[in-house]
Amino acid sequence: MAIAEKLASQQKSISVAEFFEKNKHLLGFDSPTRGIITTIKEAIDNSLDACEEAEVLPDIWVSITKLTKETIRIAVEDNGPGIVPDNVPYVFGKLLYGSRFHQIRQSRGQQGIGISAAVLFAQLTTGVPARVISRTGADKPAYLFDLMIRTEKNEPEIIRKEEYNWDRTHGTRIELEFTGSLAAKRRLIDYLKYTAVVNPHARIQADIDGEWHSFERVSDEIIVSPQAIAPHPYGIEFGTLKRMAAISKDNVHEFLITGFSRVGLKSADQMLKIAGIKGTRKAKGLSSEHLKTLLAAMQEVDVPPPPASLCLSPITEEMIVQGLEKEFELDFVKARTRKAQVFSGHPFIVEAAIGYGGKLDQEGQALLLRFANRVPLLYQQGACAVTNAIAGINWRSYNISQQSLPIGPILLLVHVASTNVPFTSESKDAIAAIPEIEKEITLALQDLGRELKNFINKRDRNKLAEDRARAVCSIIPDIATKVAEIVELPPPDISPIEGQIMRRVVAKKKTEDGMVGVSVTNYTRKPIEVMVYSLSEDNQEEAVPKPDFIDVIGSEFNAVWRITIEPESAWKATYPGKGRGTIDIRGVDEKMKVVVDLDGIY
Ligand SMILES: Nc1ncnc2c1ncn2[C@@H]1O[C@H](COP(=O)(O)OP(=O)(O)OP(=O)(O)O)[C@@H](O)[C@H]1O
Repeated sequence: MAIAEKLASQQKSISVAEFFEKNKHLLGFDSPTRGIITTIKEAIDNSLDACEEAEVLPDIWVSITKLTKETIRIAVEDNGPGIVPDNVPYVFGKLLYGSRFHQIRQSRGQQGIGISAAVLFAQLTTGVPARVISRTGADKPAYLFDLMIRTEKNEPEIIRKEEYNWDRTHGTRIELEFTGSLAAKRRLIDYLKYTAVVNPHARIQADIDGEWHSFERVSDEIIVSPQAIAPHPYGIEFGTLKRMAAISKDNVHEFLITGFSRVGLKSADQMLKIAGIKGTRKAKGLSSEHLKTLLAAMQEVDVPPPPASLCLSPITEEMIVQGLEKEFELDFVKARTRKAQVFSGHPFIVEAAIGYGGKLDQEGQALLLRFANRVPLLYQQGACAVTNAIAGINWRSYNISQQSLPIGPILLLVHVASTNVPFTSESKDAIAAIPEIEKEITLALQDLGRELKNFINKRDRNKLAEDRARAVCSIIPDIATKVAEIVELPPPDISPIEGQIMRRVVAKKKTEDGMVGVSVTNYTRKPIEVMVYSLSEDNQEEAVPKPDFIDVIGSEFNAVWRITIEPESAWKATYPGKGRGTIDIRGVDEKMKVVVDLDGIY
């Protein structure tokens, strides 16, 4: 047989499921350990996307159970809008099936592969079908499905479908069984923690083989899903233009205005004039030559950038700071949200934050948190535009040591939000080196680097002043005792003097004739807020009376008072010294030191 005929007998189409079964590393399922993280990531991404689309605050529950030495069951459940029963088999049992691929807007999922690839990976390792429970509303029944993928056809196979008595009124639950281990538990917990940082509106609770991890939401503000926009004339490619024109019913003038974002009457006129095409012609009838001329003309006319405020959803500076403060204890944290920019017609926004000090590792390399469309990127750090940009900054000019990446107790967060994040591969691990994106990352971090430098300088100056003050204070008691001896008087109370020198807050308690007096003096230069916690042991009203000039935050017996004390002045309260209890005084700002000259019991 001639070789061509022999080859012809072997040539046949390959289903996408077969392709990815063989090339699972392309989707982030290279090893069982990584496969488990990728599965959870895909399921949580979908849950967060779906909750945003339904405008509900996400409540996500993750469970990982070790069934045997080698098998693990993963379940992810959400309170999203649910999936209509007819579509459930396709969502989970067919690769390249999804709602986001054709939309130009920021979303975590893009390709319609993620969760079905996890189903494929599970059936490949254990052969156990995926179990899905979903419900779309209180007036609709929930359905339970057991599903597999017919790999050679890339079609779902329904093993079981039945109504299910579910206490949730809406939401989706997916359960998958894998062969694998929990070796990457630490990385998994990090993934959940980082997801919580950039999704401050989400509550994520996880039971990792009996170990409970809870990530509370810090914001009750529902994130509204960004809106889809039309393609921008600057990013469009010839094939797409041809496809759009072929299905258009409009004339070319209307086609340009309705089909593309930011093209108005005037810019459409200009484009047609440059291309030498009459606006009244039907777009559908344009030849390939005409379309090529039109495409070139579209690039020449000034068109404003795509409407980023509609299609992108940045986290915002305030929310990034809150998210970081909740999950990391830091001495300094600042965030920047840059203005929207465009690369190849796709709008994008870079957000960045720097955290410093606290419990961060003092010695090692900076902790790098990379995010794309609010999803943490955990792998391929070295191949990412974010890492490139960070390594390209001269951190020494901000008094930070550097060995390619900065060194020291420093955390760098970078979030790239775009309608089309340019990932280096389908596994969505790293952002490609797009110069426009790298430039924005650099500018955001340089700006924050300057703020960090100011903070470190100020902290060092304060430390020097405090060391000096402490040295002076250490000799004051001796001086006071000596002077008292000389003038033959009792040694004076030196705590106010100490307070003045140290520029601190001093709290004191004194007892006179059965009365208890508490005073807090602010020797700093700024107004300060302090919390006074008064705990009564026997719940007698007299034990903890409420001074009427301050607001009681807690109950009357176990009261918490929040008070503001102006600079160089004092807050005082006197109580009848009956009953037993404790008084504890702390600065509202946890870093503010309150010197408590108080034995605490009255
Ligand atoms: N928990 C869920 N609730 C509601 N809809 C869901 C849920 N999970 C998936 N879907 C729907 O199923 C589709 C396919 O999901 P899948 O994870 O395969 O792809 P994707 O998220 O669109 O893209 P990617 O491959 O980039 O993850 C989604 O586009 C969405 O419409």
